[in-house]
Amino acid sequence: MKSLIVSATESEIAPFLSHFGFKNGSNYLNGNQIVVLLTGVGMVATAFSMGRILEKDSFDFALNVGIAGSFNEGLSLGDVVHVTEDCFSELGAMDGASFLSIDQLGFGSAVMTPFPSESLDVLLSSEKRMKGITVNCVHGSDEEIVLVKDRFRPDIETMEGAAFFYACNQVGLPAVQLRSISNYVEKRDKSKWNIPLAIETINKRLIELYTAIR
Ligand SMILES: O=C(O)c1cccc(C(=O)CC[C@H]2O[C@@H](n3cnc4c(=O)[nH]cnc43)[C@H](O)[C@@H]2O)c1
Repeated sequence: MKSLIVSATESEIAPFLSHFGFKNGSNYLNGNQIVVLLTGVGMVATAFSMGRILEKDSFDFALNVGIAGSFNEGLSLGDVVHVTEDCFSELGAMDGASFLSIDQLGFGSAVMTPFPSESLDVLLSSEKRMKGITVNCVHGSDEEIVLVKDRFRPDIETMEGAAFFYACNQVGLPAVQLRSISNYVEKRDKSKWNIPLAIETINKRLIELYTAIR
């Protein structure tokens, strides 16, 4: 089995890397090859890094891990969620006060649904399945949050997820996105974020998954 683990920053997967003694790049565990790809934050960095690696290499599945903001008040900080659908929520045009999606403009689809991964999906039955949006600019004003919730009904928000799914879908690669909640999407107040807790829980789950994969 050969898998690709994609994270925006090293700090988001540092405990997983040190647990198995992995580094950025190619690693081995129980005869399986695990390639770690640190992309940098955001859709452009993710798309470029994914395009570059997928042009020369192939994998059984790809896994995008990291932290996320939650719109869903039923989620607690530190909860790990399985993002089964993501969306380029900013891609489109404003028509006065109305937003026209890329779909409505006739240029493709903003919604990204990954190809399922047979080996990983069976291990993820305990995770809540959630709908994500992917943004260039983290939401931090009440007015914008009301609009985006009404438009897309998202559970969570990241800066990479839809770009990751897009790249995987382009080459038919099964893909999974796992995120842990570091903050609620609300009027910006960084003192309420709990990044250390989110990093702890996502890494604990990642270590469990890679211990279970034989
Ligand atoms: O300090 C800041 O202003 C700040 C803004 C955005 C992200 C960060 C990070 O430290 C994490 C980078 C990483 O986290 C994801 N993330 C986490 N929370 C959110 C959110 O509410 N909305 C969108 N993305 C979020 C994101 O995928 C970044 O790659 C610090």
